[in-house]
Amino acid sequence: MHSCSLVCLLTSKQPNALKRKLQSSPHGNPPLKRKPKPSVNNFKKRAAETGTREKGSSSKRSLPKKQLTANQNESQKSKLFIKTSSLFKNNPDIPEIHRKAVQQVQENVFTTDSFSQLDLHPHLIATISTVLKIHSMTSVQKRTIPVLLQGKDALVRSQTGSGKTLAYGIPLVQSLQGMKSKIQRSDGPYALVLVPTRELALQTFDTIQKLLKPFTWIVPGVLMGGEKRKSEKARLRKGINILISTPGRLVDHIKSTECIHFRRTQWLIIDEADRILDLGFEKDVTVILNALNAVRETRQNVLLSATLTEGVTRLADISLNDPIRISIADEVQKSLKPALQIEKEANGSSNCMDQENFAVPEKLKQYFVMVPSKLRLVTLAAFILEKCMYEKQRKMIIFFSSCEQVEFHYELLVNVLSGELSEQPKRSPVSSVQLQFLRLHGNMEQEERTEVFQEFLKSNTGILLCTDVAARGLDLPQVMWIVQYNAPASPAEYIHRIGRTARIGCHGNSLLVLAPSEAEYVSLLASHKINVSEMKMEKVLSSLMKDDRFRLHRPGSKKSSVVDPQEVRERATVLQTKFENYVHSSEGTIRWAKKALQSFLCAYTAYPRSLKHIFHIKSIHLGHVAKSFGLRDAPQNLTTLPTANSKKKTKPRAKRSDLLKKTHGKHRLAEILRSEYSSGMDSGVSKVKKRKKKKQRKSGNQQTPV
Ligand SMILES: Nc1ncnc2c1ncn2[C@@H]1O[C@H](COP(=O)(O)OP(=O)(O)OP(=O)(O)O)[C@@H](O)[C@H]1O
Repeated sequence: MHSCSLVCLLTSKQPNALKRKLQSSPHGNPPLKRKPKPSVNNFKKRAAETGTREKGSSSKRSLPKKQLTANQNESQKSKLFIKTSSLFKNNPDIPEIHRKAVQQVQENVFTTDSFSQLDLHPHLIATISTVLKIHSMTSVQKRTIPVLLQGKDALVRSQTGSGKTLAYGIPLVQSLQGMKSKIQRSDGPYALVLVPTRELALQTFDTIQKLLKPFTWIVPGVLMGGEKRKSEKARLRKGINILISTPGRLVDHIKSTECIHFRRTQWLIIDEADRILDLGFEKDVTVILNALNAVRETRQNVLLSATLTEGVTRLADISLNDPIRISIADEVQKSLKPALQIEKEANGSSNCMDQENFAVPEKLKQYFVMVPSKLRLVTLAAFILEKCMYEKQRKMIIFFSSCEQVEFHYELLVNVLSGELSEQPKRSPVSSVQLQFLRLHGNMEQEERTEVFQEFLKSNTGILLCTDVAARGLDLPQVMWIVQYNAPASPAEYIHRIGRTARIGCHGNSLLVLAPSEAEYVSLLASHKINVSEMKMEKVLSSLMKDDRFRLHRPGSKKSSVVDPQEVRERATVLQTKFENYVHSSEGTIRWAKKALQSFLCAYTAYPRSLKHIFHIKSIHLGHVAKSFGLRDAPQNLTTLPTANSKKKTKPRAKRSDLLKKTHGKHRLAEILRSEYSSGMDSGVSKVKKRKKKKQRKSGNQQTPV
């Protein structure tokens, strides 16, 4: 069957679609109305209102039978005029990838050595085993704890989920509890722990608090934004001995809270150090280091990450004093290839951390799927259904490149996958399994962010849609799948995202979604010794055969046990149509889809120059990508979206090249990242205020670099 007519038959909200055609401008745009700019919360409300309105207006039961038939005939006729492009036509070819598997860098996570062989306080050893339920050290703990107990600075690299938090947490608590003059709360911070995100700050606080159980006189505290500044000030005034903070929030307090001081700060720990010393945070770190150095000369410093490289450590060297470099992967390499190592040493290239080859957890299976742009959304939906509904591996994290995309896909998937589909007749064997979607990104209110984080942390099920705000450090048990719907901007970020699964020796899987034009990303990963195997898109889509809710009911169609590729395509089209119907159910939802699409394009232009040959905006087919946002046509006026009174101020339509110029540039990446990791001090403040504040901060930030 021709897919155009196939989709015509499927279109249930036909009158609306027809209206859309009749009302649209010559450019095919929706009519411009003076409407307030939609907010995230309004989106849900409006979608709900639209749903109610539609239900009410299409109440067929109240119409006389004759009129009903006439309406249906009318509706059938109008369906024939709807132009819907085919999902499976005019797609680019999917290139064959022939590539030798590379030898991945591996680390031994566990050792058989117990904590009791370290010179630790017996109460601390007891707490580790009874509260944390941990009995033997991991490799990174075995190597790091003695170094830190000797009072040395350290640079620590070990794979994601290998226990780095305790590697610094245990010696920190051991040293503070044993201080000659007992610590008083009012002494203020003895240790400062910097982490890039609020959720990681909370998680770290939780771990440190557990370690401190027997040492009640040492008070930990967290500053992370989102909370009222006043209450944080009050807690600082009372006294915090181990201060855990995001850099931005700490700088805000250094500048505005009189009682904050670092006179006794003897430890500086920077977790996810490559992220914190990376763009965006650099200035904040400078302010913090200046504040610390101004009052004390000596301090023990520790930098940790799964992706600490020589490039980053050069900057770190300024703040470290003759550090010990600990890299677990390098130790494994050394023991495996002594001859090679000797040769490297002879050539003077054996420095720890000189390679950008990062260790990958042993039990992590990594896949990629190559999907033409038009099919991205249905492929993602089919994958979610396959893993979380049919296979019941129900904890999954999906990464997107912008907050708007997270918000949009969340609403879309909630309404179409767990809303509409779960209301279908009971005949399906899987209809009783509910999909639970959650979302996490930097534009959410802190209260909701914390709630979502805690809910996902404790739950055995759930699909978390998020930005890179969840990529670093979070320890979320039982996550079976990591999906990267948009490829990350660097192999290091890839490592951190996939590192949310297969932690501490567990099994896990990851899937990277790539467009055919992005095929070279696979080689890029291979050049960093990262192995990904191909998962075929057709295989993912074939999971739709498991559920008859996607079956096209046409005369003569028979049930068959063999997977018929044509039927898979039909079912994918049924699902795509459900998405499109939802998106086109109101002007508000269309606007949101366009906004999400625009943010996708923005993020796409922000890939670093070194990756432009893989992710170039010119390789994107706007109409095809639009389909993956449930839009039936390519939007023409993305730059004017979604202003309330754009009709009045109508400008000549921006050309595609203009749009690209506007969104292009390195600073966009910094801006996007910045928004993900912001201090949160300014959450809820208008954009204008934010900009003013930024300017003020810039002009006030005159400290000389350390
Ligand atoms: N010695 C140990 N034995 C068993 N489990 C441990 C041990 N040490 C830590 N863990 C657990 O391992 C998990 C991962 O630890 P942690 O979050 O510190 O990893 P990480 O190396 O910092 O990861 P990332 O690089 O992603 O930040 C936590 O749940 C922690 O409780």
